[in-house]
Amino acid sequence: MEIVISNLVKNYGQHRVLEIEELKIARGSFCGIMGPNGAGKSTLVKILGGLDGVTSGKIYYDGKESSGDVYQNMTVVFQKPYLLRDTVFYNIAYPLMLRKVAKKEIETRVRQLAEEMAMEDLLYRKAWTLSGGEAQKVALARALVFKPALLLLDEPTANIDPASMVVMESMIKQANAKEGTTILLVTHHIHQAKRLCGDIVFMDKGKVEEFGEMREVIFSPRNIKTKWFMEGEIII
Ligand SMILES: Nc1ncnc2c1ncn2[C@@H]1O[C@H](COP(=O)(O)OP(=O)(O)OP(=O)(O)O)[C@@H](O)[C@H]1O
Repeated sequence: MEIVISNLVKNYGQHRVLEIEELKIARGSFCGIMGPNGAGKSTLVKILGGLDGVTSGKIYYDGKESSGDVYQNMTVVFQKPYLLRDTVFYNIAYPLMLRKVAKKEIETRVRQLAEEMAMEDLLYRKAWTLSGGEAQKVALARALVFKPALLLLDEPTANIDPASMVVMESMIKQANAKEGTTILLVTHHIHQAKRLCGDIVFMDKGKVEEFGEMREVIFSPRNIKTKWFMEGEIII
């Protein structure tokens, strides 16, 4: 799904937290959103996901303004996921149930995804008994199961152990490469951005300071000067 942001402003009371004149995310891209605490990354993700409103400005998804149809085709995964008070199976199946997918097909898709994500043993656990990392895996499975056109990820692997991180990153990568899902990933980890992202939006104080191919952003004069991506000098 292509996203075009035009003259977006978001204020919380007197506080302006976002001001983005123009930003275009191409369909099928895998774009990292990086920048200091309080830069407005999560606010942007919430607005794009329809979970918060704008003060002014427009967002176009594949050329259309937001509508029920558009929101049906996207999903947001947060660092602290909100799971339904039911089993893990039910949580993962839920988006398919909403979309009236046949019961048998739901069963097949949930089991297959659980197997790919090495979480079959969690399927009949109650969601509220899961650890933080397990809950994040379930939230990602619930997002991937309906093959969204747009996947918004806000630090989705923050509490994840290294083995699960490999699985989750590979699933996310696969959604982008095989299904053509457009992905926006908020991350503080340059190593993760390097593994996954083609482009980076670098935000600061509510504005997009840089946008482009990952290497260009990391090695931009501004970021070298501020040593923002110092870690990047080692790994690239
Ligand atoms: N509901 C709210 N009411 C008032 N201010 C808010 C609200 N949500 C966020 N803010 C403010 O908006 C600014 C941007 O917050 P946001 O969470 O988008 O930043 P972020 O870049 O995601 O930060 P972090 O890296 O710490 O997660 C911050 O100054 C924050 O305090």
